Amino acid sequence: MSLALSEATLSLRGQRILDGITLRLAQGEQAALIGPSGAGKSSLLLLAATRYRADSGSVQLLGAEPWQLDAAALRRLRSRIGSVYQHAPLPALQRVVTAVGAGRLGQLSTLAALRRLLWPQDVATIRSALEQVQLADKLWQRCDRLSGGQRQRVGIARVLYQAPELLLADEPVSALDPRLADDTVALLCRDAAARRCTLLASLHSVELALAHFPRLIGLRNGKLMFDLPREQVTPELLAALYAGDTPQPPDDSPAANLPRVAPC
Ligand SMILES: Nc1ncnc2c1ncn2[C@@H]1O[C@H](COP(=O)(O)OP(=O)(O)OP(=O)(O)O)[C@@H](O)[C@H]1O
Repeated sequence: MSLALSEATLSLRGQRILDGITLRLAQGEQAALIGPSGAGKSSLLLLAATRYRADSGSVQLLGAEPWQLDAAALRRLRSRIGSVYQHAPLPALQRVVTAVGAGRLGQLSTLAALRRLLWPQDVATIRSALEQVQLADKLWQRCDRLSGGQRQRVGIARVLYQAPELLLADEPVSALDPRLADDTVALLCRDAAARRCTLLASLHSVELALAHFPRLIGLRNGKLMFDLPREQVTPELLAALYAGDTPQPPDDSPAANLPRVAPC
């Protein structure tokens, strides 16, 4: 298993955020995590990325129990896990070439990593990762001169360059227009499939989730509501998942008859 959570719970500042999550993803599986705002999707991805530690239950990643590892082994494990964030954490003054190259810093010794930060190497491969997100022309641009959508795509290029075994993507296309969002989710799925990388991506768009992922996981109030092949995700399940919230169903999907908020 690439990812195995068993009865995992997480509390932050005294509040229960994730409650008894049991979830398994085999190597190469691709699943979309959906649910209303505040459901706990980001927290679940951060737990899987070892940024948070579960209060109880177990977490296994790429065959290892992260919190049983010593610091060096935990660092090696983390270098095999890639994360895409809604807001890519790119240092303002860093050039894009360096930000993308940072995707592999975890695989290097401290000295080699420092050298890599000062003098970008492997520029051809970095350029090719940027080409895939249509940003090759920004190779030498400073990160603070990028738009929000460009920053998000640089974060995606970074993870393409990293080539992790487990990819955790938190709203990876939230800043992109619909066409680019569709192309970019397709790119992430294609890249993961080509490398047999396991992919778990949270998405606000149910349409994108249904279009690109064979398995959908519904999370609400920190609990799993369903974990099903996309063919079994019914309008009723989606309505219950988003009750009181506003989902984004596809126009031609079975979920299209969900209530929508009237335009202001
Ligand atoms: N660092 C934190 N400290 C305390 N509470 C937090 C923290 N991070 C998140 N939460 C709370 O945890 C709950 C789940 O948040 P989370 O960001 O995981 O949800 P989400 O499903 O990703 O939401 P969204 O779709 O809006 O991004 C929310 O109630 C949020 O307020």
